Amino acid sequence: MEKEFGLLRSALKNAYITDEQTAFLTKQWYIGVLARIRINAFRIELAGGMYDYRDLLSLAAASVEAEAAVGNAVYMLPSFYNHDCDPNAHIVWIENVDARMKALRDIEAGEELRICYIDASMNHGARQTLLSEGFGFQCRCLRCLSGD
Ligand SMILES: C[S@@+](CC[C@H](N)C(=O)[O-])C[C@H]1O[C@@H](n2cnc3c(N)ncnc32)[C@H](O)[C@@H]1O
Repeated sequence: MEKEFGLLRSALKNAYITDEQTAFLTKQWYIGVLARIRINAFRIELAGGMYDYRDLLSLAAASVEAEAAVGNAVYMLPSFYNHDCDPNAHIVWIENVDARMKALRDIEAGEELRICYIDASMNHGARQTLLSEGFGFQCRCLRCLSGD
């Protein structure tokens, strides 16, 4: 983090950006930006074209088969999706970095679209720990409240 912060500062200095213009660039600001990226970013995994994505099993198989994440990205609208351990929607990337949202079941008009930030197959305790430590909240979705 220290190294990246130093690189950012010197890159701006080398671009002749004045100290006055970079007064915002404190370590605290940088840490805040990293935290917001961490919480809002999606890990992009390109799924091959050989599956049809109508069911969850096909999605999972495609995800496992995808060689590796091609990167991380923050998307404006998807940043607003809240988490649920039993989500009604899922985000996929078929060919490129254009994200697509897939419904995982019928969704009522007015129902909030919720995605799962983590591996939903983990048990209750492991999910709570990961969400608390990685995303800073205690999950109170219906599944967690039921103790599952
Ligand atoms: C990607 S943002 C989602 C949008 C955010 N709720 C907002 O209003 O901008 C992730 C943050 O939303 C909150 N959040 C998401 N799902 C939640 C849930 N099931 N229970 C409580 N807080 C949640 C947490 O603060 C989490 O760090």
